[in-house]
Amino acid sequence: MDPMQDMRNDTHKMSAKGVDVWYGDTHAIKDVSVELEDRCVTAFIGPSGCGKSTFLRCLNRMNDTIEICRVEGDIHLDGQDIYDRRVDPVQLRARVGMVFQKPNPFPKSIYDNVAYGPRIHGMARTRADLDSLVEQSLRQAALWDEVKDRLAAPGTGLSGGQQQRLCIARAVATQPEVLLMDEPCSALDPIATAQVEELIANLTEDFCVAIVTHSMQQAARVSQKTAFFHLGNLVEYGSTDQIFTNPTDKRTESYITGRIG
Ligand SMILES: Nc1ncnc2c1ncn2[C@@H]1O[C@H](COP(=O)(O)OP(=O)(O)OP(=O)(O)O)[C@@H](O)[C@H]1O
Repeated sequence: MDPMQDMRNDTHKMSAKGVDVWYGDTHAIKDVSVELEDRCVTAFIGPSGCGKSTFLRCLNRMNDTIEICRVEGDIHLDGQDIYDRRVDPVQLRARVGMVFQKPNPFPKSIYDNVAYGPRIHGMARTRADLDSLVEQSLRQAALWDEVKDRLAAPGTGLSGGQQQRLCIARAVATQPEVLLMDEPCSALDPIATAQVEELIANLTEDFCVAIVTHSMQQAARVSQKTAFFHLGNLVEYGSTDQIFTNPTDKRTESYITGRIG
């Protein structure tokens, strides 16, 4: 049986329990437990080096690619242990997609960037199927109207903001359930940032989204839940409103009022 098919009716899309991460001797994540709700944006905030990106990368096993990195604890997707030996990380990453800080389209056409994942996962039986998946993904990424007449043009020829939306289209094309975003707007200008933020708000209709951001304003604008990390610890997790208006921990309060970070 494919272990990823072993679904259970969990109220949370993903859950982490007692997660520790080391890079060699550096203890980057310390006993972190958190649950990510479906159809919700969860923001990971905290000072530089607190482990936000490390923890995000645990959620689709991107840290597997870093030799000195060791992950312990349990991380479940729909009740299934994603670190189970039988789980293929490539299949997992089709279900838990990722968008990076810097837009990184492949040196291929706009169409082929989006079609890449569906092709390697055999998701479209006919060219018409693939065409409609590409269109749907570009629409979900709020890019279709801008590129529909030039799908054969190189993805690298788009503006930075369009490239990032193309990368989001590429990520959603495999029809993932979870989208991880690691500072997706940090390389974008304010207008492109606003477009991507609006897009993130719309993505919650279909996905569970986790976003690392340095911008507290962005976390407040796009997320419903916020997790505050400090020195590898998850200090506080709750509704974004509560974290920003009535934090329970002094460290969270210091961070959001600008005293640490
Ligand atoms: N590839 C790596 N090799 C060794 N140490 C690493 C690696 N990546 C991260 N670290 C260390 O792990 C800790 C957490 O880093 P991480 O990048 O997860 O933090 P962050 O909160 O995302 O930081 P930033 O906001 O600056 O991006 C830091 O001490 C960092 O130096």
